[in-house]
Amino acid sequence: MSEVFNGLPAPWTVRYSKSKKREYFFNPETKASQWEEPEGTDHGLLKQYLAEHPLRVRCLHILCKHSGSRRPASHRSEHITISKAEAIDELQELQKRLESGESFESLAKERSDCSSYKRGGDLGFFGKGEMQSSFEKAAFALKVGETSGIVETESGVHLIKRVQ
Ligand SMILES: O=C(N[C@H](Cc1nc2ccccc2[nH]1)C(=O)O)c1cc2ccccc2s1
Repeated sequence: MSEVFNGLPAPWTVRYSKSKKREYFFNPETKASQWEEPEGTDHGLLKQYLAEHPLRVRCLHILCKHSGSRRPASHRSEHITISKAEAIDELQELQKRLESGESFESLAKERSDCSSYKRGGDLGFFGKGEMQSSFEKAAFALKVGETSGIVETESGVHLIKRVQ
């Protein structure tokens, strides 16, 4: 993996504190953590790095659960029995409706099996390590405003739209 320079003196890294809702700096060798930029930080490069490598993203999503989902139940059905293939077909129909101009939020409210459906699929902000890895990988690869293809997790199959 080629090292991407973050403007910080090695081996310092930058992380996101969910409780304080701000970034902090961590030294994996000394295990030191601090709010201030470490001595020798190139502030301009750090800002550019953070613009290209967000520490957190905010996404909407539509989840179609199926018989193989970790918890095959939702506000829509106490016992979800459709197959994974059928769930994928349903998401493909929703992709067509998105392309024809329907809003992501309205389709999430109509169809998502996640309790976030009430908020138009809005999961709020999340950082690395908070969501299932395949979901996180897809979400952090999106640009703001972009919608993913079909993403599979233990919960089912998803469409993800990054909004921040
Ligand atoms: O895990 C949740 N809901 C599960 C379904 C689910 N599984 C997910 C996996 C990755 C991302 C979102 C996901 N939602 C459920 O309702 O069975 C969450 C609901 C909400 C609601 C608001 C904000 C965050 C979350 S995370």
